[in-house]
Amino acid sequence: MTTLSPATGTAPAPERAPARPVLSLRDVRIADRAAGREIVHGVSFDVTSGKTVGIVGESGSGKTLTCRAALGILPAHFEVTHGTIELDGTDIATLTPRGWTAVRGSVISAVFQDPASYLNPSIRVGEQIAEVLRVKRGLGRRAARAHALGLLSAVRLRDPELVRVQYPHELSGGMLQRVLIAAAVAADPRVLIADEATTALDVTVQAEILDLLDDLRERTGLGLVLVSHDLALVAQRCDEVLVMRQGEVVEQGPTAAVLHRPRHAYTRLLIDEHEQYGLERFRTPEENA
Ligand SMILES: Nc1ncnc2c1ncn2[C@@H]1O[C@H](COP(=O)(O)OP(=O)(O)OP(=O)(O)O)[C@@H](O)[C@H]1O
Repeated sequence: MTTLSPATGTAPAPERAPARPVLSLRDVRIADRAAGREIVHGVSFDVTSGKTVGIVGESGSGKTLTCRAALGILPAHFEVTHGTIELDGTDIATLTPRGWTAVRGSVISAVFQDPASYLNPSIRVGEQIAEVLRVKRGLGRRAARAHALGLLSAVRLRDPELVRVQYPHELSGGMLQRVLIAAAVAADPRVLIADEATTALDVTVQAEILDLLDDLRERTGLGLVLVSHDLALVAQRCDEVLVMRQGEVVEQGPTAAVLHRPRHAYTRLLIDEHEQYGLERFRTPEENA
């Protein structure tokens, strides 16, 4: 029987088909050709608009290589040897260098740890963002400058007029990461990878930056991939989580399910470690019940 929507008295819209993922990995394997060995042994996940997927795991588990594969920036002797990666429906294996130039920044973008190393130390930060806008969105000089200022204020830098004429060395780590986020979202990407982007920041600044990413996600429908070794961070922010260890995804699913019914000993170990300093703080009340 068709139920009526109480607000309008009309039949409700048919249930929507699931949104097409903005990023989709299927059984992706990555090998180090120089060493002649496989490093990542089959990763699959989907990121849809407005959702956050977390990848958690110990150092060297393959989190960054997985992200770099999606961005088409694997280190020289690494290659995807199996599986598919799709960006907004396009198989990245079909992308030419020119195709990648069009896609990077405007479909997929990323921020990493150590933001200073991604900025030119001798160019004012506002100019660097304006440059992204000129190249990626074809804006003229004046429009790019104005838009850069808007982006600096959108990432909640307190005095964007001042920040835009400053050089990277004049900004704190948290401010630099905000500048990097402004540059990363300048061309309106569909998906943003934040790979340990807040690891080097103190806890308060870390939370502010993650709130900022959440806010962007909610306002713009950005899909997010949060890479972290910090399970508490992932528990708090992500809809779905992948737990990686030595190149394997040992556990994957909705965050609450993974936290409450961990099936793998390694996930249980991560949870136990965090419980020592209060993972329950990050669980919603019903999850704690
Ligand atoms: N450029 C590189 N050259 C040689 N080996 C590399 C390179 N990048 C990664 N590796 C190796 O590949 C494996 C996976 O590395 P990856 O950086 O993906 O791990 P990760 O889970 O992101 O770790 P971390 O949390 O420390 O960043 C590791 O054994 C690492 O040593």
